[in-house]
Amino acid sequence: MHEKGLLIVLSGPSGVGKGTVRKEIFSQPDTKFEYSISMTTRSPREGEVNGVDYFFKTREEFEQLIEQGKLLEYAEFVGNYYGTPVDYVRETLNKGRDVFLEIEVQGARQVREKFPDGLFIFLMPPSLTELKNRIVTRGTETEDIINNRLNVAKEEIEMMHLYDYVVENDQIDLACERINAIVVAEHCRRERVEPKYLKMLEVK
Ligand SMILES: Nc1ncnc2c1ncn2[C@@H]1O[C@H](COP(=O)(O)OP(=O)(O)OP(=O)(O)O)[C@@H](O)[C@H]1O
Ligand SMILES: Nc1nc2c(ncn2[C@@H]2O[C@H](COP(=O)(O)O)[C@@H](O)[C@H]2O)c(=O)[nH]1
Repeated sequence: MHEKGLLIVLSGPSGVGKGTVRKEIFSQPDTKFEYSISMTTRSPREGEVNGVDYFFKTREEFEQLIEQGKLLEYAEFVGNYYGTPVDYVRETLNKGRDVFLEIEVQGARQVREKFPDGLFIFLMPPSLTELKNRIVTRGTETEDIINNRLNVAKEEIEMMHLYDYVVENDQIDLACERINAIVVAEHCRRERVEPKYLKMLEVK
């Protein structure tokens, strides 16, 4: 029987770079986490692939998933539903694998209630000006939606105290290194590896 894996939750305001950082972490060959692909009612952006970026659903399909208890958490974010498939998360954790969720703040709060031992990381932009610059430069949303997302962003940033760690995404590679280091440190702390090393000091 494997030990249960660690549930890692990455949140942060829209445009901070969660997706970019997550993709960079998962492009590294030594990454051992499993990414949980979310469900959403949002329309695919150019280049997004069903079953890779998201499982794209109609509102009716999504509401059925809610009724059937198939979601670990879900939230309505700027007009669309987003949610995490519960079976995938539980099965993967039970195999002893770490699962990585990239979700917004309301969903992260629900996960915290169900998985108080999860590892909750909040990604911060260097400034609000830079946040706006990133979401505008991405060019995937209309001006109205960008403004809505930026308004929600301020409320989300106020919630950062609910997280175990706050990581600044000033540079993508540094943000990835910080997140990887946090996960390694949390594994050591939780598995209490130090007794193994302290044994080296025991006098024979
Ligand atoms: N460290 C960084 N420095 C400069 N630009 C960045 C950095 N990280 C991400 N970006 C850019 O910022 C934009 C937003 O990034 P991304 O889509 O990953 O954000 P997100 O947090 O996943 O947003 P959303 O929550 O809206 O999905 C992208 O154009 C990305 O290339
Ligand atoms: N509560 C959840 N939030 C999720 C999930 N998957 C993604 N997200 C977050 O939604 C916003 C908007 O995403 P976008 O792709 O439309 O830009 C962003 O903060 C995502 O992290 C989920 O399963 N549950």
